[in-house]
Amino acid sequence: MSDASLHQASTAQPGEGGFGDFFALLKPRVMTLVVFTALVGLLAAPVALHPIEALAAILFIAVGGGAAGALNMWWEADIDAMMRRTRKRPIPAGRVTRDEAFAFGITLAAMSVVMLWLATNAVAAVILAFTIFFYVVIYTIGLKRWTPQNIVIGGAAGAFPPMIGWAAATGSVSLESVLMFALIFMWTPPHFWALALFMRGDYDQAGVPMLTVTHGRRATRVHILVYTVLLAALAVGAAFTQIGGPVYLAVALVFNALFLRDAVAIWRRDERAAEADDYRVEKRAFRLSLWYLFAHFTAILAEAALAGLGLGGPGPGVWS
Ligand code: HEM
Ligand SMILES: CC(C)=CCC/C(C)=C/CC/C(C)=C/COP(=O)(O)OP(=O)(O)O
Repeated sequence: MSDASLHQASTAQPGEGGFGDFFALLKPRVMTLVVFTALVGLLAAPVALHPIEALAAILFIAVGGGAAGALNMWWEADIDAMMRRTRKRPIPAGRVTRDEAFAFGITLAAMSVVMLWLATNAVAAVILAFTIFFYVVIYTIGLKRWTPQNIVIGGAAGAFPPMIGWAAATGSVSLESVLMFALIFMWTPPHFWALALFMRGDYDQAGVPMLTVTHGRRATRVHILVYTVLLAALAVGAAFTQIGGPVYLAVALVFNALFLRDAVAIWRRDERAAEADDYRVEKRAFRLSLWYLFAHFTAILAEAALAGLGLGGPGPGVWS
């Protein structure tokens, strides 16, 4: 689609969008990992919810996350229209109006919080509400267009879901859920900056002050390495806490070694070499980041299951 036709198409008429367009507003692919980490938080908690309650909790967390995605797209329609990766989204493509996206997002957001409260408890609902607020108001509206620290601070939004899951089961916040939060918080910058490197001019064109734009691509490569080292220390160190154990340790050692290998490779490359092989290493690191988080949270779940069976796992009493 040419820029001219895209601009023309962006004047959508209300009621044009179909089910698929509204579903796309929920950012379903990104939300899979959000929902998975919330599920692990919920299942790893020492209090078992009734399966129907657990299902409801996960559904409402997913709806809340999706609502936040829709509100993000409502606010960012102008940026999305300028970037190759995002210009086919429902609003810039002219299939959903901004007003529709706002109404859809705000309704789902309110509904998800109220329903999570009714299905579980106030603590979980308040953290969900805060997470939506953080992603939409603090990150999307407040930080993203103004500071290259947007990802580092804004990443906190994506780190809350396991805490919501844990709170849904226990009604409280605990060291375990804070550790899960910390893991995602430290993981987000390398996850995103790897992508920013191979998206090349996208953020430049849209005027978004990502690190690649404000401090350059070499600085971004250094930042990826520094954050990956910090992440590895945290992730491996967590093996010796309540969420860890031997299974988790094995997974953490393997995935952190792989992620560090990629971070070092990214750091060593100059732009010409990266461009020559179409950012193969950066793309590999981004894909690995998704498996990395999935593997760590699967291991946390495995440790909780083993502890439940009395076979080891979390808790200094068993593991140390
Ligand atoms: C501020 C924090 C974050 C930023 C800026 C960010 C950015 C991005 C971007 C731009 C993409 C490409 C998505 C697309 O084009 O649709 C992506 C992909 C993805 N992100 Fe993140 N991300 C963040 C945090 C997270 C978190 C916390 C999770 C999950 C726990 C996550 C999970 C994913 C997944 C699963 C994909 C792959 C989606 C696909 O298959 O295309 N991200 N991320
Ligand atoms: C439960 C709940 C409310 C969860 C929210 C989870 C959350 C904040 C995930 C963040 C992941 C995400 C879509 C980042 C995209 O950044 P971006 O919006 O800058 O990316 P874009 O350029 O693709 O729009």
